[in-house]
Amino acid sequence: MDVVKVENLVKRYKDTLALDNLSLTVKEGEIFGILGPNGAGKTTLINCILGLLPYDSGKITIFDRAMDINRANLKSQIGLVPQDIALYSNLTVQENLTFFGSLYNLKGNILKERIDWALEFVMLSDMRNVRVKNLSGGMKRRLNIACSILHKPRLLIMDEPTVGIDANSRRLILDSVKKLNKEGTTIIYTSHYIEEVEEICSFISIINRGRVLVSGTKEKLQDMVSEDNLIVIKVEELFWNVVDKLKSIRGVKEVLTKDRQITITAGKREADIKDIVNAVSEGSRIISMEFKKPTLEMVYLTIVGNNIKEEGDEK
Ligand SMILES: Nc1ncnc2c1ncn2[C@@H]1O[C@H](COP(=O)(O)OP(=O)(O)OP(=O)(O)O)[C@@H](O)[C@H]1O
Repeated sequence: MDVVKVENLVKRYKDTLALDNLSLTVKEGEIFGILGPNGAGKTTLINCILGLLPYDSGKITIFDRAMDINRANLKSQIGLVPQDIALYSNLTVQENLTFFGSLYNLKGNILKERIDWALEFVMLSDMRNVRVKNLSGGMKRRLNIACSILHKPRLLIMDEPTVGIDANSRRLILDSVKKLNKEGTTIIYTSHYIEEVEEICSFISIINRGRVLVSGTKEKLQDMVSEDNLIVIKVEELFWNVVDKLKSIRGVKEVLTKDRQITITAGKREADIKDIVNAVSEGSRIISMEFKKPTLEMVYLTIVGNNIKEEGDEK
């Protein structure tokens, strides 16, 4: 099932074209990563999806139904973790949760249960009576998440939820996102931290200047930019002419050896892996063999590369 379908979305702010015919589809059960530099259009896209911002043209459907600003029944199935922390600093953790829970019409025992569950989820159970102003930045971000999941949304949209926090809170947030997804929530996760998207997202769209540059699983994106295979072979013992032997194979570009490990860079189209395996196994027993892929950061830089236009670049 398509949870969100965005078709040819166009959004202008006066002279700025923030979304330029943008299309994407989020399927049920995905952690859908939207990666892009500052000013790429991520927040604008999210606000349009949520029905918080009118757009110039295009179509948005959520759970197969057209989204518009008045669709309370659709909105009640969506949670938003906004980029800016939205909490009452003079109220305690528990009071904030009670307030946000009441906005979702949660009351009595159900509200109490959900608050306990959400606090446990973000590991803040022992902070419930602390005023928000006395929490660390990371704790505030975690409470922001707890407030957005009280109504157990089917779709959770997280807009850069880990900006400016410590490593411990970041880890807790990433783990809680994965856990929430395992329990059935579809998640849209925007970030410009590439390694976070790489770790948690099952599908990724890289956007810039209001357009989708590429979309796919991490593996698909890696394949798109990688012309070469990086093959790491561990052997029982290195034999004297292994480098020359491998280098004589068509398509092999580089061979490095260290201890009992051989790292081979070979053109995907030219080199035949069988020839490489044969050449190595003639001289020694192969203990293990592994194909390494480029990191998502390499993919991102290759695709967005010089194309990056961040806020203020043209000023
Ligand atoms: N209210 C607004 N009025 C005018 N221009 C805006 C407004 N909001 C965003 N923009 C512009 O639209 C473009 C997309 O901005 P948006 O905030 O959606 O990007 P983003 O990818 O979320 O960036 P960031 O990571 O910095 O939040 C930018 O050029 C931005 O300057």
